[in-house]
Amino acid sequence: MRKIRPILRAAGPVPSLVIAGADKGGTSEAYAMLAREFQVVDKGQEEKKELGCLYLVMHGAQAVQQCYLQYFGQLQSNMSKKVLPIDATPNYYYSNQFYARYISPPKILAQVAPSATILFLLREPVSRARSLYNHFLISVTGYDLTGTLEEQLEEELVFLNRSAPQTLLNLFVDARCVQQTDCNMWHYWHKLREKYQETARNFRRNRRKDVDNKRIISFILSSMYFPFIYTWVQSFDRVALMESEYFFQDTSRLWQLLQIPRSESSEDYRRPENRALTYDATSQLSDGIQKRLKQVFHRPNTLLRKYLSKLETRGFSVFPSVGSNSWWAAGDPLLRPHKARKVTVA
Ligand SMILES: Nc1ncnc2c1ncn2[C@@H]1O[C@H](COP(=O)(O)OS(=O)(=O)O)[C@@H](OP(=O)(O)O)[C@H]1O
Repeated sequence: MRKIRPILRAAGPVPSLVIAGADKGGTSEAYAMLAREFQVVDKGQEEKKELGCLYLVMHGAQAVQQCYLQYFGQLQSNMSKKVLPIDATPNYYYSNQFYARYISPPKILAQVAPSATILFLLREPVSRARSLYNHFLISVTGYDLTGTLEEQLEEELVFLNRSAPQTLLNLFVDARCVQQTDCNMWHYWHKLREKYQETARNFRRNRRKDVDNKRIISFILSSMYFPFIYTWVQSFDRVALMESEYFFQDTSRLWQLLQIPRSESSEDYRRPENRALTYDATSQLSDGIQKRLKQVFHRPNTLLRKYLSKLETRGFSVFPSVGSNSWWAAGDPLLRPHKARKVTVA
């Protein structure tokens, strides 16, 4: 495993650790653990998990750097905790709204913080989709979420099965890229995303009138992790990846992954309050769609596994190892159809 400890202190007021994904992968808990242990922003600043500075990527590297200055500009002072500047914005890896096709955000971030360690907590795609849907339904505005999760996923599946998007999808999850280092998957992600927005909007407009200004979330495409991880690895050589389920089982594995020694108080952090104790009826999935989703994710998950084992041999931190018992391992026990959790009917 590549030595990422000590996580290099970045030269200048930029993050040393970026938690770039995945949203709903357990990133708040990871951040809470680290923020208990380290001084993560300037002392005068209120702790903030998601700095969002990379969302300024369209304005260039300088704008991103300038944004970090306000959080980390005074971080050098002698404080009791050790310093670890962190930006934990978990949809950096794909962002639905702030990025463009022609600029790769990791490339810009690498200009600003070349020695940063990038952490990914990757959750089994269908669980992630359900958690994300539930989260947006309850607490995020500005997105068009009318309909159940199953209806939204059906819509995305119809889109992905059409011939033109399928060609794009094949390029997006192109198996040859596992052996190459120069594929531009970022480009295809954006083409797909733009096409999906347009198609879904037209589809919904035929049924309702109030969709125009609202954004549409892609639940399936953004859970096809392989092309995104690939794009980040193109720009950073300090990348650590952990399967979320493995993290959930025992959160102290984070210290091992990042090769940071545990302190006595490492369990003493405040647990984030973003756990869905139940999902309501709109987030339940039928067996039929779960089977189809399993098929849709088969290829991207296989590519992810192949790619992760390649990264492992190159010395990247990958937990658990792809040979062991996990959804990104060959046995895939966690990819069996989901049993519906307890339902609270709204
Ligand atoms: N230790 C542990 N055990 C089990 N589950 C855990 C744990 N830590 C985080 N979680 C689950 O992770 C989901 C929240 O992920 P994030 O913090 O990344 O969400 S966010 O993107 O920042 O909003 C959220 O999932 P859902 O409850 O399914 O929505 C949390 O419950």
